[in-house]
Amino acid sequence: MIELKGINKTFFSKSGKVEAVKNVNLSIEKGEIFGVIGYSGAGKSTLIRMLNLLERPTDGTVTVAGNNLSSLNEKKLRSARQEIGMIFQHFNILWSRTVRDNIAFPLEISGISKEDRKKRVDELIQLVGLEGRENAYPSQLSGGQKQRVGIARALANNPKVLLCDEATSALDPKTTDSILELLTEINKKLGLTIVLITHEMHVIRKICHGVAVMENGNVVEEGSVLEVFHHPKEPITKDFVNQLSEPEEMKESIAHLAASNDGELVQFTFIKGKTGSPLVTDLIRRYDVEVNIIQGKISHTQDGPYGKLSVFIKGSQPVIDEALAYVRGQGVEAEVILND
Ligand SMILES: Nc1ncnc2c1ncn2[C@@H]1O[C@H](COP(=O)(O)OP(=O)(O)OP(=O)(O)O)[C@@H](O)[C@H]1O
Repeated sequence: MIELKGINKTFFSKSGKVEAVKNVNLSIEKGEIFGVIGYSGAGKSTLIRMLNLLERPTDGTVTVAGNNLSSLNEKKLRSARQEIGMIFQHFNILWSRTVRDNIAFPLEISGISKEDRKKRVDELIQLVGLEGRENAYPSQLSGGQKQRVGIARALANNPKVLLCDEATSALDPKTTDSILELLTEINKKLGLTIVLITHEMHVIRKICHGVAVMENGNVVEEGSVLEVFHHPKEPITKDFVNQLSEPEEMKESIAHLAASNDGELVQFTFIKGKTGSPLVTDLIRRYDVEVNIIQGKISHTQDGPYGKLSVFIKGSQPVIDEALAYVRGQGVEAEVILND
């Protein structure tokens, strides 16, 4: 659905030349929710803005729904852009118009008749869950409701692709989750391809199928969310993945417990279907070991569960080795982090 080939973007400003995006090649499938994650200044906004040519690449081609956008004249580009909706961190809605009139706005521009507009706006209001708020003004809406208006507007002309530029960054965690759930629902219901940029791994974990990690203008790592979570290669990716599984207080409590426990500290990593507790029960039953659970967290991704469990295992070394071989034989990774 989306193909980026050899994309570079260089800005020339008073303070000099900035290579914001460097030689990016990406392929995003139809119906996929694809996330781009990176810290501030990594080049994410510039990259997503090139997907609808709000920003023109210095080099390379952008193909969306079969259209090579970089080769189109302004008129053809305008019609190709109808296939691409976009939502923003600060909602981009019209403050002097009601919810209904905000959503109708892109339909007016496309020359849709009044009667058809009303029908379409009603459908969209229902789709994004804004029933009862049709006549409210943006200033009377919560942040989550404003973003729902943004989403309805972006979907008004039935695009094939929805671009989300930090769409949940201005929202509190609970509202963030409700907007992410709405995006997942829309993706499933409409088969819409969604590309989002974020600096929060939680967003990637919760709704994306695929992810690209950006650093200094480069895509440094890319793959399915489970694969990248399971085997992060680059230091920056490891940092992002650890944000989810190892909050600071957990690290401290492990250090504290390590000082007062003997045995081997082992981290089990579960992926796709396997979960922690049956395995621990199994270990205690089969082997003469003591297993002391330190911390565990199972997260759910779009493609299945992913989780880590840290345990102290006490016993004789040969039995521990045998027990760990058994764990690995169950398709669970077992990494010895510390032994006394
Ligand atoms: N119009 C512009 N002119 C000059 N430099 C720019 C312009 N737009 C972006 N840049 C620079 O390009 C680099 C990448 O910026 P970009 O906004 O794409 O990063 P980002 O990952 O989206 O970060 P943030 O989340 O802070 O927006 C930065 O160094 C930024 O200063």
